[in-house]
Amino acid sequence: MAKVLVSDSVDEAGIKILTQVAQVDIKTGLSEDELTAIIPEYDALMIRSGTKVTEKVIQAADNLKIIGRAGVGVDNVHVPSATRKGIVVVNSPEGNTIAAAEHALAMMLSLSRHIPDANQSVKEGKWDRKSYIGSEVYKKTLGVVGLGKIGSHVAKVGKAMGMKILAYDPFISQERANQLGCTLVDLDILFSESDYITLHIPKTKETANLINAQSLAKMKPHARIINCARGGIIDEDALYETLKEGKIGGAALDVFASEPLGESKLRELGNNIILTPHLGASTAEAQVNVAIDVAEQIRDVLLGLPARSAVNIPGLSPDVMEKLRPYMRLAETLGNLVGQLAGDRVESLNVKLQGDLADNSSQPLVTASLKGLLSKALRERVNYVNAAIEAKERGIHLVETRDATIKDYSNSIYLEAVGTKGTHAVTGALLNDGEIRITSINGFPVNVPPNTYMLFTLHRDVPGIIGKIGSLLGNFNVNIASMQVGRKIVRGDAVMVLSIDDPLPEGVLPEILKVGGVTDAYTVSL
Ligand SMILES: NC(=O)c1ccc[n+]([C@@H]2O[C@H](COP(=O)([O-])OP(=O)(O)OC[C@H]3O[C@@H](n4cnc5c(N)ncnc54)[C@H](O)[C@@H]3O)[C@@H](O)[C@H]2O)c1
Ligand SMILES: O=C(O)[C@H](O)COP(=O)(O)O
Repeated sequence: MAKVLVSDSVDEAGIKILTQVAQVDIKTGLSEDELTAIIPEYDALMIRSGTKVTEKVIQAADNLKIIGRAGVGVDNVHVPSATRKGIVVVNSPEGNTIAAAEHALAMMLSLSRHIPDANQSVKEGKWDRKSYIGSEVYKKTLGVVGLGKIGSHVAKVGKAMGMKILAYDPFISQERANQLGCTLVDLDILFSESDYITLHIPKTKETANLINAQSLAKMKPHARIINCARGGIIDEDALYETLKEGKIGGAALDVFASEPLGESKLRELGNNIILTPHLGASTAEAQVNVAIDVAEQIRDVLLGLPARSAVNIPGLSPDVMEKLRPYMRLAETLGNLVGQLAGDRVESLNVKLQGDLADNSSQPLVTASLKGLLSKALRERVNYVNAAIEAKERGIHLVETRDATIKDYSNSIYLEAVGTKGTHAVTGALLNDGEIRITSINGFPVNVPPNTYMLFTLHRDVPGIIGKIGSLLGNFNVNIASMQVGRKIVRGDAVMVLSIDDPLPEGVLPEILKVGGVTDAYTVSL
């Protein structure tokens, strides 16, 4: 039975799903060394933001197939190492959107009405109404940095509260901004015109320290900034100085450059800062959503099915996935076949997607072809996650072409590879019942199903050759399951495809090559 390690606290609803297919161990609070020591036992790892899945952990994760992040951000996972090792990384892109958006809005209202401090003062026995005069958000300007899932919800609610919404997001269309009732502006305008600024962007090279001494200096003296996105987007030292000197109105932070927040000058500040311990996703509803979403994906991957929200393989909608699944098998089989025909050190692969497959949603078929091509060398080490990287690292030049006009079969895949045995090309299609057919070899039309053991000969189409090869195989006790000849012109060049019941014994291929008229012969196993 597969083994899943759950190393952060996740909702029971997710654990229930995992236990249907795996033995589930829950071990939270592990150090990097402790996790590295036990990870080789596990097929899947389920985490939140607490577990740091470092390169070192991934190096040791020899059986790991999937890392499931019960939440959005995967910045605590070394995704390039996971990809390199063929480990799929999934998340729950939408499960905690509302929770995070509502936390940002709660922060905004808490800042404007001093709720945390007023609460504290009442609990201390005081009845101080003068110190906590607030301000309304109505008719104020809210600057939303990042108009993705969370930013959009914040913008909508802000709008409903009567706020004017400015937004900065270089990857969002004007049309989307219009739909949300936001005015797209550049960052400087957002900084200088907003009364509240809320961050909803990932932490990337571009966004690290986006809020720094210079940007803070551009803000209104009463402006308040909220970060419920990621630590490190705000320079905490610069924020501390700015707040200490009273140059902006306040800040509310849910996330920090280093978590858990250790010694920090931010803790020394007074009522102009609100700090929460990364609670954006911590609602009962969000935790059920993300746990179910990610546990289902772990279950599916352990059962050999694709994941719907993988961050390191292209995501596909369920209907596209349904259409492509049988063709993935076809592409892999053809990749495996052409790779064996082309020999070692394959230097290029041309993948041509034909007929109805010639649209962009068929991209995974290219990956499947590469996976098939590399499977001889890498066996189960190659998968849909790392096939493209492995091919690139081996210097395999990939050419992708599409031709919707080729309709010999309504959908077909053509692969051409160049290796130590020269240039070879195969085409394949699916029959109505989903059965795979190899429909051409090196340009010769055939119609054969793939078989575990196959023999291909290239020969002159002259009488007697087929008989001679048949008798030769008989002499070596090789049983032929099926045989087909493909040729373009009578008595020209031809290809013979034989399905045989067992691997071709040593020494048979050189004998076949000695038969007069045979120009080449190959044995493959699919
Ligand atoms: N505090 C929490 O507990 C919590 C919970 C959920 C999500 N988050 C974090 O919130 C952030 C937003 O999440 P989301 O689900 O809305 O993501 P999303 O991908 O839907 O939206 C992010 C938006 O940021 C934009 N963006 C990217 N780079 C940008 C840049 N340089 N400048 C401006 N905009 C840029 C993108 O175009 C996108 O629209 C993420 O960092 C996520 O990890 C935090
Ligand atoms: O990216 C996320 O989903 C949030 O930061 C939530 O993190 P958490 O699962 O550790 O609460």
